[in-house]
Amino acid sequence: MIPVRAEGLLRTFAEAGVLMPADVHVARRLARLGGESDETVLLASALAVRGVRTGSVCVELATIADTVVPEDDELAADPVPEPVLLPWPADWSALGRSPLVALGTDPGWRPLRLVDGLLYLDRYWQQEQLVRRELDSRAAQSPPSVDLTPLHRLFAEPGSDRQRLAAAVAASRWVSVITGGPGTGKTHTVARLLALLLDQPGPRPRIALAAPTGKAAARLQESVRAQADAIGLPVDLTASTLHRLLGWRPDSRSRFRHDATDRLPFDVVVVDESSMVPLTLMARLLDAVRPTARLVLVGDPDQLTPVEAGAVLSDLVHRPLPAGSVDAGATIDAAVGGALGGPGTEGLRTEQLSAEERAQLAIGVVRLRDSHRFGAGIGALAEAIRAGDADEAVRLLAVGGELTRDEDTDGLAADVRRGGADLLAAATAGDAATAMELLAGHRLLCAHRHGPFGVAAWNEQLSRWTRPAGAPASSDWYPGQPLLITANDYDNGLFNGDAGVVVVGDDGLAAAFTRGTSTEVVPLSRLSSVMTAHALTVHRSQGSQYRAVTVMLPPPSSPLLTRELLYTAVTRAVDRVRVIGSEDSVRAAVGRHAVRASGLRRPSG
Ligand SMILES: Nc1ncnc2c1ncn2[C@@H]1O[C@H](COP(=O)(O)OP(=O)(O)OP(=O)(O)O)[C@@H](O)[C@H]1O
Repeated sequence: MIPVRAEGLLRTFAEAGVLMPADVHVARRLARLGGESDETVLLASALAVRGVRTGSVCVELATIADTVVPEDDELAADPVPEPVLLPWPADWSALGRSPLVALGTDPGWRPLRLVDGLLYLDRYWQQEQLVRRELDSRAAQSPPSVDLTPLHRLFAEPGSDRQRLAAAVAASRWVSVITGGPGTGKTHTVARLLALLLDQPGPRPRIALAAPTGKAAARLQESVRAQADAIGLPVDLTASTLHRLLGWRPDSRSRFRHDATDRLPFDVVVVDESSMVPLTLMARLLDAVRPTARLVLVGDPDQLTPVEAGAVLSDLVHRPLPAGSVDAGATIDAAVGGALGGPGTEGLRTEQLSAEERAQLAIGVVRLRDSHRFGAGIGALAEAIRAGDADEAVRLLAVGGELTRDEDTDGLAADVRRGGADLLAAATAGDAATAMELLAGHRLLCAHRHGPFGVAAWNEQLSRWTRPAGAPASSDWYPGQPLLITANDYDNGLFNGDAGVVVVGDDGLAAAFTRGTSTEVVPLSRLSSVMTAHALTVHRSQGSQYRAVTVMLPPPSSPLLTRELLYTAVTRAVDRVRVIGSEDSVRAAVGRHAVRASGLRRPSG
């Protein structure tokens, strides 16, 4: 139990593992500054701080007693009371009288704000308002119309209807969202959208490609360039991180060079891996993109949400149609007609879109469905998890072959030993390219960092299974050891999240990495932020693909076990998925959504 310097409700909730010392500290500080002593207000303040810390933009007071889960990364042995049994206040009306709390859209500044039962730290409410305002105003107008005829040439392959539709929608709106699981052709579609826009008469649009991480930006650039020649795109398009695009200045008070007073000089801004963009960064982006630039958000909203507060992509996909939007029906018909109605086009018609798809189209969202990357089994499992169908997920995992579920780790051990021996052979021979290829063969993914189901323990176990007998115990390194870069390293051209492997180089042990399509070897002494990576957290694995994935599930009671976690883990695999855990754990994961409170899913007031 963590000792806290607090009394009353704050103490009770801290002892139950619901509040951390930092939440209590901030709440007490706010109360002191504002001259507030009401216990209910103090508890609500601490819960608002906790909300942001755990990824929510606000807390919904009416439901918080049922939705709060204690944070328990280590699955602590001490039993704590169920949060729902805690002495939750039945009446939060003291907030309405508190000097700490602004009410509704009241323009005065107070540290907290209560709007329709949602309690915010005011800063996050302001950011949410900015996002809402910018999205609504962009939905109220359309860009000048675009000739969509080239789409038939650009998306000629059978089965490209939804991709063609997504490109048509993105060309016809100031803001659009292209979603879909891994390998559904999101980047393929973006590249063709750019080709379409560049094909139009008039001045050439200025294009920016960006992503939240350096690794994702490098991947986007590489993928767009690989297709450039075939579809007539310039071959020198570059992608950057969102921070770099917005002109991040660590030394400046306003932090970003570009904002509403100095907008980005682009006509099209594409943001890949948008599911990883938190509210604060999305607000900065919308502030800086010109109102007459097309903003295309690309990502998979079913994946784990950002570590920071705000699952904006997921909120945008589930937003109601803003009042004052351009006529939705007409937009759909124009986009569908333009995308699909060309001569000789077969397949999709407006009426073949589901009600959900039509509702999403009205707000500029198109979801691509068919994966070009992984097998049908993994696709079906991902869809069952996404749809919350636990029976189907359990059934598919019992089929064997591409998908398996084990209760023990014997299969994992056998695979890891076999894969480790191959990797060791390639690494010892100094064959960096083969070692990198073998490295992508399998990865163990865990929900937890610590404890019996966590990355730390399993990294040690897998090291024991694979460390060569002759490797000196005094050295941390051995050939075939998988590595992960944990901070951007511009000197070596490596990004946080890049995977590598220890190989025998000309001057002793070195680390191999893939850069673009080639393999490079860097002396181990030149690497500063690096860790062993037999096992990764599912969070860390986002954006990566492996031929086979083993997912280590914790017991059903783990608060980290959610649908988003299992979906993200399963969709990292191309050929094979093994889940280690009980049927109950699978059911618990599929049945539990990661709750991220936000006001963006509510209609604009
Ligand atoms: N309509 C299509 N016809 C043929 N091949 C396609 C089509 N769409 C995509 N592909 C191919 O499928 C693979 C995956 O496409 P792409 O990389 O665009 O998917 P993605 O959704 O961006 O994936 P990720 O989420 O991993 O970034 C690529 O090799 C791409 O060339």
